[in-house]
Amino acid sequence: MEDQIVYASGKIVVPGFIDVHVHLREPGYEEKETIKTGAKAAVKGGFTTIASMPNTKPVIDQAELITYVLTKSEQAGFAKVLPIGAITKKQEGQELADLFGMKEKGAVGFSDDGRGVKSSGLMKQAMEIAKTLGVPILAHCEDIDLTNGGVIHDGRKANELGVPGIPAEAEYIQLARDLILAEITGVHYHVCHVSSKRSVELIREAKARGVNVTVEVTPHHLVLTEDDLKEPYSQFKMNPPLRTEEDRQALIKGLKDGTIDMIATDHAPHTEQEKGKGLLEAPFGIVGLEIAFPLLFTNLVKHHLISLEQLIDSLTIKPASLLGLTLGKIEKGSIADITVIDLEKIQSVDPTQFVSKGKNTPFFGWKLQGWPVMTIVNGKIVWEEKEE
Ligand SMILES: NC(=O)N[C@@H](CC(=O)O)C(=O)O
Ligand SMILES: [Zn+2]
Ligand SMILES: [Zn+2]
Repeated sequence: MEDQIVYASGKIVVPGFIDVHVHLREPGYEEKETIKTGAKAAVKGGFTTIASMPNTKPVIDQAELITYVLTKSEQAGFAKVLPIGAITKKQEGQELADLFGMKEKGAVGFSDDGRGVKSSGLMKQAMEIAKTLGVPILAHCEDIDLTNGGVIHDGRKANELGVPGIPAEAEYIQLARDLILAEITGVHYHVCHVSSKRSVELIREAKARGVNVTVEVTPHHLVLTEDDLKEPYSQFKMNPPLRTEEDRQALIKGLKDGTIDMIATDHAPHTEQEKGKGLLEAPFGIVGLEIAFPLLFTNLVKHHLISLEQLIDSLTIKPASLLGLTLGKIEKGSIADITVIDLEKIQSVDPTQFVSKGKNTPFFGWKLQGWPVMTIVNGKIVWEEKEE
C-alpha cells in the first residue's frame, strides 16, 4: 500500500481512543442507535475501538449473536466493535449464558450491564468460568432492593424535587461482595461506571490486597454532581446517578492516584420521545462518545485536575490492557489507529450535529475546547472534520 502523508501541524496526534463501555442498541432498539450510527459517533469522538454492551433485544447471550455484532460492525467500517456477552441468559439473573460459546466467537468479556447480578452463587460461577477463559467480568454494581425505584442520587436534590433516591450503598454493597468473590476466584474483575467515594475506598483497599480489579469512571461522573441538575431533569438521569461533590472529588483523586484505571463513556442513547417522558418515567442514560475528549480536556486538564498525558492514557493504553489488546499506542510497525486533536478548537455542544441517533445529553450548549478533527482506523481515514 502506498504511504499516505497526513499534515497535522498545530494538532496533537494520539493513539485512537478505546471505550470499554458503549451501548449500540442493535439488534432490537434501532430507533435509539444502530451499530453503524454508534460506530460512526465513536470515530467522530476520536474512538477507534469500542466494546459493546449486551443489553439489546434479544440480549447478546449466545455465540451467534456475538457473530452478528461483529459482522454488522465490520460492514459499518467505522470504529472496531468488540462485543461483550451477557453473564446470565436474557440478563435475567437466573441461569448462566453460554459463556464458552460466546468467548469462542469473540466475546471480549461478560456483563449484565443495566442491572446487577443478584445471586452471589451465579456471580461466583461466572467468575470461575471467565477466569478459565481469560476474559474479564465487567460489573454493573447495583443492589436493586436498595435502588428501590429511585431515579436520582438519594440526597439534597431528590429531597428538593420530592422524587425517590438511589443511595450510594446500592452500588458499594454489591461491589464489596464482588471484590470478595473476585479475590476468591482470581478473575479479572472490572467495575463499570464507579460513582461513589466509598466505592473508590473499597477498590483502593482491594487493590492493595492484590485483588485483580480494574475500574472505569465516566466523563459525566467526573464533571457533574446532583447540584448541576436542572430542567429538563431527564437529561441528567443515568445509572448510577450523579452524586455529591465529595463523591466527585473522590473520583478525581482515584483517577489521579491510579485507583481508577480508565475512562469509559457508557454511551447510552435513547429517543427524544422516551427522554421527554420526564424525570420519573424516562429511561436512564446519556450519550457520550462525541464529546468525551473535549469535555474532559476542558473541565479536568484545563483546570489542572489531571494532566493531558494521564487523560490520554486513561482513554488508550489503560482500556487496551483491560481487553488484552495490543492497541492504544503508536509504534513503528503497529496498526495505525490514530486520532488527531485540535487542542485550540473551541465549539459548543450541539446535539443536532451528533451523528449518534441519541441526542440525550446534559451538556447541551457547553462551550468545550480540544476537539478531535481526524480519526484513522487500520491506516484509513474514517472521519475528518471539515474546515469551516
Ligand atoms: N447507564 C445508564 O443509565 N443506562 C444504560 C445501562 C447501564 O449502563 O447501566 C443503558 O443501557 O441505557
Ligand atoms: Zn451499567
Ligand atoms: Zn452501560
